[in-house]
Amino acid sequence: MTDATLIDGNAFSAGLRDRIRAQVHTLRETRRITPGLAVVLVGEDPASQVYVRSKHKRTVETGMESFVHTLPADTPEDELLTLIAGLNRDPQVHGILVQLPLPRHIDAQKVIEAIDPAKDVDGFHPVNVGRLAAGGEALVPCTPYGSLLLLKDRLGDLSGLEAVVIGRSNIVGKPMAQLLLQENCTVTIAHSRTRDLPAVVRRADIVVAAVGKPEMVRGDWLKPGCTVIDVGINRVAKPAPEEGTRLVGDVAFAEAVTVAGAITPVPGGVGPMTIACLLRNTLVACARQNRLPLDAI
Ligand SMILES: Nc1nc(=O)c2c([nH]1)NC[C@@H]1CN(c3ccc(C(=O)N[C@@H](CCC(=O)O)C(=O)O)cc3)C=[N+]21
Repeated sequence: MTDATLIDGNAFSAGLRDRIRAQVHTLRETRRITPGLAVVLVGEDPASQVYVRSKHKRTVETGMESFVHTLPADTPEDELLTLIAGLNRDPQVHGILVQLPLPRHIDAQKVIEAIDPAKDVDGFHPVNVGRLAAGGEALVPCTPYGSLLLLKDRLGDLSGLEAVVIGRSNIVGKPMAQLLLQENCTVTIAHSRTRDLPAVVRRADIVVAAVGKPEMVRGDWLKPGCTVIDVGINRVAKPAPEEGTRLVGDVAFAEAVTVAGAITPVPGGVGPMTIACLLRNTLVACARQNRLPLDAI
């Protein structure tokens, strides 16, 4: 059998960013409005710094305003809440993202709930979680939304397909399941207590792996021809005698590629889609805040 098709998240996200850039341009020319994204980073986690830099770069490239707030690791919670209150009021800021994880002395849920739901471009506020579940005008979490765009591009109509989401986080697993349900998939959410996970995964036409365990999903768990979305980004040591680290997903790629019909690589799969969808959410939030219609993007 031939190897799986690689789902190119770099290429797809570049196209999405082009469409967003064109709409940002139109907004500026016709309405004198520039969408603005505020990103708040607390502490010096090197991985978070890399993500925040690349979000800033992509935001500016798309013609939007980027406001990056870097706070020391020992910032008191109330100071962070005061900053968010200011961003909520700032008419130049249409989207607010507080980079997670936060230092332990800060209650992340309290911080998420302090963000104006209309500016919550991560889609983590309970109002947006509820609207997604009930089918309203939600801002949808970026990684699941980006994953869904890749699935629809590959498969078209998802109705009736068996989807297994591995992982039940608020950030990926739960919203991913909601989106697949909205697309009329038969959805199973599997997790650490699931009995006989390989047997559950073997039923799936669509497998979304979002557990954070390097190469956990093996090739022989997959139904031949299925579509695999690998959300994991795990930095692991290279095999000896090589030195340094490499990125691997939650799926054993070399095995899976011989069984699946299509699969996202890591890197170059879901990761770049996450950032493109963040820009999309910022544009959507800006349009809604200004009561402007938006072409489908
Ligand atoms: N409030 C909040 N919202 C987030 O969306 C959020 C967050 N906190 N905390 C951290 C995670 C992680 N995240 C990624 C975004 C892009 C890539 C990405 O573009 N990855 C590339 C490059 C990876 C690399 O080379 O390091 C790829 O997969 O090809 C990865 C990870 C967003 N996060």
